[in-house]
Amino acid sequence: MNKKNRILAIDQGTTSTRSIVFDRDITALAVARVEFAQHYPDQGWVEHDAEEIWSNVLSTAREALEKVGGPATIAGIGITNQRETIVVWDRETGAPVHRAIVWQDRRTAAVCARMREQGHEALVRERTGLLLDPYFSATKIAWILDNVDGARARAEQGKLACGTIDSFLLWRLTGGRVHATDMTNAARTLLFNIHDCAWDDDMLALFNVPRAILPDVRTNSEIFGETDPALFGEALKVAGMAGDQNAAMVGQACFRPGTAKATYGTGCFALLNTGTRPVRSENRMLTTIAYRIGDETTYALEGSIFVAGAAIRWLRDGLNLITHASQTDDMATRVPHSHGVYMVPGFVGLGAPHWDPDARGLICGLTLDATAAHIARAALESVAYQTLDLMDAMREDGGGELSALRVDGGMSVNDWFCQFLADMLLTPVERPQQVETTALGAAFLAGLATGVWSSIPELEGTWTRGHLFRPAMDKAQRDSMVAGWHMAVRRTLSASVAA
Ligand SMILES: Nc1ncnc2c1ncn2[C@@H]1O[C@H](COP(=O)(O)OP(=O)(O)O)[C@@H](O)[C@H]1O
Ligand SMILES: O=P(O)(O)OC[C@H](O)CO
Repeated sequence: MNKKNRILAIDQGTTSTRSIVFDRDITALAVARVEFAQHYPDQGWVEHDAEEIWSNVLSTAREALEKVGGPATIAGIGITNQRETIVVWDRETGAPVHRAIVWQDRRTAAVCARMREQGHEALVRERTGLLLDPYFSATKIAWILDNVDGARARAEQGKLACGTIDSFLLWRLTGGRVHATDMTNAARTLLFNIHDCAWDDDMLALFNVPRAILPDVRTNSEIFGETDPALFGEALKVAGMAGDQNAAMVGQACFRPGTAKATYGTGCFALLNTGTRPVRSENRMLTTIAYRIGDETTYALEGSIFVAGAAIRWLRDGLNLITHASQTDDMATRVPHSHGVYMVPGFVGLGAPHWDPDARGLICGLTLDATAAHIARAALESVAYQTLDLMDAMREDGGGELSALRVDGGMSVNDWFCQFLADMLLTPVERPQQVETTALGAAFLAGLATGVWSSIPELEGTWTRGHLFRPAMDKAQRDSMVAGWHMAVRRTLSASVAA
């Protein structure tokens, strides 16, 4: 029997890094997790220290491997990561030239607005499936090249490398031998043509990004390279990589057209599988690559909400209203209704379907008898309402009626939230037994390339429902709550988007 039948999955998220060893039966045999620092150097700016991320990846991977008795049973490594966040580093020393600019960062909002005014959005949408928003990587890359002394010249001479977090980690894991990324991450940069599945020269010129700094682009499930043997005691194959939302799609076994999942971490990202055909949205959803396995590219419609769990984190760290995110479940249960209190968590602007980088957060409907519990409940509710807006947009785009929405991510353990979500969507919400779907998806991709699993139907067979939440709220009550939400959202939009 093959001894190497386990996968080490590295899940590098926005607020934490996890390393998990999965067995063939998808049991998580070992988990190591660490949170890391968020840097906010200016209003709307968000940065991460790529060295800290690297050191957390190493320490958690080593800890997880140690828990399973070392690397002897590991067939391969799967990497999954927060998408769009960009690192530029020196090819010679491997040192980042600037802190990573995180997907939530709004510093390039004015650049995007100018490009929109100049009429570039139509071509950008056609080639990349995305919109002109500071969320995506291209304007962040240009910002680093133009704001770090000498960076642009060094980039043009081929002395610098650039990539999303997957690419940076792969480079470090392989001892600087492999500079590559996968199609799902590439598809979030604004530089990648999602039809040809290649970097797009027109986009490179438009965003002023030299080709020399970009990684090679591979499929999601193949051997990317081998780790430096000094890191884990033996060379391990990196055999799968995907952006975290795309990995969650794989981990949730959303392989068939018409299946969808929503992942509730820092933000919430809902992806609907549209099969081998990219669907163009009329409602400002994104068209993106769900995953590419072998020769077949599967596409998705995506709705991106920038603040989901981050609103709960803000209740804890910004307002000191709670000491642990899980308290919100009890607090929301304690109050019979929201009391007309709404929170619109536009802390970093609003994503889909509004795409308003200048929108800001709001709590409204307060009266003297409103309590902390009402505010906590409004925060949870806001995430469900935002999901509803995405699902409505996708339905209008021809996504059809969902039979169920599969949920995962840190916030999905909150039962009150999942029930409220089902009530608002009027659609059953399914939470799988294995909720670490992001890491599991990365493991599946690496496991397919190394023979741990043999086929997509085999992976589909591993999905087991943990909990089903059925819509139960009175329809009239639900409709009036949704109407109140839409009124609150209108109050947060900036003049240009509201017009
Ligand atoms: N029981 C809970 N109820 C509501 N939110 C929660 C709960 N547990 C965790 N969260 C939120 O989930 C987020 C963490 O989820 P995670 O999937 O680890 O995020 P990420 O991958 O973005 O770092 C945090 O923002 C936290 O506030
Ligand atoms: O870290 P998460 O789970 O919030 O995911 C971040 C997304 O990939 C950003 O697009």
